[in-house]
Amino acid sequence: MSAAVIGTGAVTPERVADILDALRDARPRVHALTNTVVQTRTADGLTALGAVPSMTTDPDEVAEVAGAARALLVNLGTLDRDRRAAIDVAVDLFASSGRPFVLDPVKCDIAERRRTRARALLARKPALVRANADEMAALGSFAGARLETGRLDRIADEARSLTVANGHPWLADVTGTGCLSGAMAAAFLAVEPDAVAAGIATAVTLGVAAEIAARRSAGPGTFAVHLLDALAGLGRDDVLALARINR
Ligand SMILES: Nc1ncnc2c1ncn2[C@@H]1O[C@H](COP(=O)(O)OP(=O)(O)O)[C@@H](O)[C@H]1O
Ligand SMILES: Cc1ncsc1CCOP(=O)(O)O
Ligand SMILES: [Mg+2]
Repeated sequence: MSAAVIGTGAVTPERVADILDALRDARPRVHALTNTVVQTRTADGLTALGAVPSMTTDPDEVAEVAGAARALLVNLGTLDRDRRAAIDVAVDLFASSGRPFVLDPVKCDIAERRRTRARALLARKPALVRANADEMAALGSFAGARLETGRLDRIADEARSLTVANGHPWLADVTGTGCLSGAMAAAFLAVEPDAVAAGIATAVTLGVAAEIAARRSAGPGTFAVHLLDALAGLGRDDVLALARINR
């Protein structure tokens, strides 16, 4: 499989392996403002990858807790009043300090208030937007980097457009793997300023871990458990052997 050389740098499997090593060395804290459905999967997934999650959505303490995190996830699922308030506080902090946040505009294709809020958040310049194809289409055009997940993951900015072909259909049968990918992207952005490289690292590591997990699994239930094991055990050699990054 060919590695891509476009724009500001080659995002090769070696580079992905280096970014994964950097994450494990740094163990960055990532604040994940995410929906009630996927919180445990997100926290466990971040921990298995090598990051340290924090997750409070209390508007009264989010400034203190998120304030010292190195990256932020803003996921618009189960968007209740507290979550909306916490998002405003945390995004102000991150935008004013130049730290990266990832926007995951969950179901903005079917909920108008989320679409409006997602577009307002795009104006705050997220480092990366993670969404499925329907959500990405509903956002319309915007500047900056994107990770569109699906059977093929598509990572792009104004200068580069790549696909990652790793993964397994069971990923789509386990609730919250898409939401986890947004959190993983935030973790990679804590150590990698190139958002396209961070997006590719996300798609490759989740996809390769899924391929390894699927070999050990009987169906989506056991797969969900093995996915955590595979993320925790993922090494450079797995990335170098299995990454499928294409232009
Ligand atoms: N048919 C598929 N084959 C392999 N991987 C898939 C498939 N569909 C989705 N994925 C993977 O599942 C994860 C969640 O993506 P997706 O289903 O697009 O998110 P969402 O839950 O937000 O719709 C991603 O890692 C993506 O690559
Ligand atoms: C990730 C996910 N998958 C099914 S529900 C859900 C959480 C978001 O819930 P909603 O968008 O319906 O508030
Ligand atoms: Mg995939």
